[in-house]
Amino acid sequence: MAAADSSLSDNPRTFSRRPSAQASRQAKATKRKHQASSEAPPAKRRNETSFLPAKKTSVKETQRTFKGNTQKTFSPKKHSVSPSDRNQEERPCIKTSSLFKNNPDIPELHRPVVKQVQEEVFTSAAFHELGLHPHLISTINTVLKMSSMTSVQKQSIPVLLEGRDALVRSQTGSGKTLAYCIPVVQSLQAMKSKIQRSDGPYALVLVPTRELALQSFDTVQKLLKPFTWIVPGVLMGGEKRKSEKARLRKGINILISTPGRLVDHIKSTKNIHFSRLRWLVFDEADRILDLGFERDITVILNAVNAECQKRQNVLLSATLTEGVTRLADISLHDPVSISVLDKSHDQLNPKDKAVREVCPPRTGDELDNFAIPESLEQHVTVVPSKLRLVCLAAFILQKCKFEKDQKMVVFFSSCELVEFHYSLFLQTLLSSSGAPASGQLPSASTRLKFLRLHGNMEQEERTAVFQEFSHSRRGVLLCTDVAARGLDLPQVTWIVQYNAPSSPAEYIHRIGRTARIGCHGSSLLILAPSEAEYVNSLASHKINVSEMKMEDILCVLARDDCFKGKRWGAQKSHAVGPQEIRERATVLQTVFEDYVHSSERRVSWAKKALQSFIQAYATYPRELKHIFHVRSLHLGHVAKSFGLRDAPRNLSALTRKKRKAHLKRSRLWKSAGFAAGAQP
Ligand SMILES: Nc1ncnc2c1ncn2[C@@H]1O[C@H](COP(=O)(O)OP(=O)(O)OP(=O)(O)O)[C@@H](O)[C@H]1O
Repeated sequence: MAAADSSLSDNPRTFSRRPSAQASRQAKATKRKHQASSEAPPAKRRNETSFLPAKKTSVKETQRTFKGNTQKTFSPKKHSVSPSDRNQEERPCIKTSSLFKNNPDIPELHRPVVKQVQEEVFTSAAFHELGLHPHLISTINTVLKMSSMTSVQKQSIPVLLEGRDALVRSQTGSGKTLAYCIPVVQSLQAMKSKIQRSDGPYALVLVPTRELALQSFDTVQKLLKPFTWIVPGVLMGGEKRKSEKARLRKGINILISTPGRLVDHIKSTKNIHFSRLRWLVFDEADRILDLGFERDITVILNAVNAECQKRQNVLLSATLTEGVTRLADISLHDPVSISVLDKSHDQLNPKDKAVREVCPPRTGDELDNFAIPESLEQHVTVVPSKLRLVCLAAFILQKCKFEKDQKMVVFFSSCELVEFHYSLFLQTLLSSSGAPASGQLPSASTRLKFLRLHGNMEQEERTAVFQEFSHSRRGVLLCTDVAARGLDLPQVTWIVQYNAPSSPAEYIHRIGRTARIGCHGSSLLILAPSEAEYVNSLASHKINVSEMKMEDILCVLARDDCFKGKRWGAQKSHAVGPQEIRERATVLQTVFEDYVHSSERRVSWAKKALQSFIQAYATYPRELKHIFHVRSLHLGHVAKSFGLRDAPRNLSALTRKKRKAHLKRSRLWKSAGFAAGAQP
């Protein structure tokens, strides 16, 4: 790594008014090497108003591929400027060329318009129609402040109160938690011999993440307010085993747990038994399998089955996939399949609104099409790799600085990427206390608030962040898929997917963190030109996205004069044209580059983040490899989106090594009987 660093300037103020000898040599060399870039898409468009240069350049920047053979070489750019030095004299020297030239064309999105599957969220039916205990009804009405049922609740609660097993599928944010919690509480409070704490679990709820465990626990706790003799409890990784053991010893009647931690206790805690279990609930059931929990689930089912045969089993998810039906086969007995129908189906079959059928009724095609909240507006933007970081920052500024009360969740593909962008944005987009530090934008808004959530954080901090963002009216949460499932974060207005998800199901769950329970929300998926075909892949699952132009996102820079270039000094912001926007985008990119290049340590930090991005990129499943393949990445361009001025030299070798290790791990997982892609 050290050798590669030598090509990267450590001086944040490296500044070149004339093209260096090296740069002009580079230009000549690259001119000779002009070839079709692997990022270049088949269909292209040229937009007059585009910020990308209208004239097609014949000069190709060099690219190192991950095959290890250098196809082209990439010239270091030496025209950066620190924002603190951004005085009128220096500004003209900011070159926009590095950012806006030699990018692959943005392909025309041939977006097939598909009819999305839709569900009615609310019904007019009231909870008191269900014959629940009056105290339970009043708790729902007064503590939870709910009066009418959602569609999934109206369909599921009576079925579960009848004592049937069920497989429940309804869109994100439609109230599935209460659809199982209400019947569980109703049935347990009604038990003839009153439940004792020391009886141990009567209900076991398995969820894939710790935050979801806490959230479900909170709901159960509220419902149990009038039934104080029933004790809920949560077990999850990251908590102290000893105190969990003590709580198990005292007794937990409704036990909510992540699978891994429960297996730990099954193996090591004497006081855990399931002889009185009446309910087994798998929330986000498909994800539990995705995460490679299959082995854990087997241990749990064996432990439960050994002690109790007769119980109700419930599986829930917004995305009913083959994984769920496989789990259904082993854990459900004669289940009712509940699905909230789409409107067109309702019209054809008005009497049949609630589908109650015996599993397995579905075809593969049906399983692949997921309902999306009607009030969720989905967007996609195609952005050349070099401009990704600037574009993300501009979008965050646009929404969270210039608009009121915006709450945004940004998804990344790894913990390292979350950490990198979190620290970078904190240090560059935020001015914390008056005088900006080197690399900070002085006019950065106090309205901006960044938080981050990922699996490498200490549990205490994870919980604090989750609570803080939940209760906050605004802010930007940078996270991994740890926040994609089940989390009910109120009033989230925007979901941004900076790295595309690895499956349509994950896409659905990520965007499902907004537009919950009939609220309005929007999402933005950021794709590179070589990834534009992903839009078709989404369409094949009946997911419709509309295009947002990159130019429209970057336009926000016109509103912030700290990005102003010299030539435009006297010009009013509202008159800012495309050239000035390009210049401002370059100022912003320069801020990032200056920060990253202000020390060796930061450069190597950015390289690690880049490496993590490439590793994650290499793990897209086979069916998406034609869209997301490391070979189609332009390393030099991608490096820019990490604030690096140059493509690290020995990254490809390192990455090859890591990929080999990953493949080896995959093979091991497969031979251990896990589905492809199931490894954590
Ligand atoms: N009948 C209701 N009336 C009003 N609000 C409700 C009702 N039922 C649930 N909610 C609220 O709707 C929100 C979403 O519910 P919940 O988290 O259970 O959705 P979900 O279907 O499990 O979503 P996901 O698939 O993302 O896990 C919660 O804030 C919940 O309090």
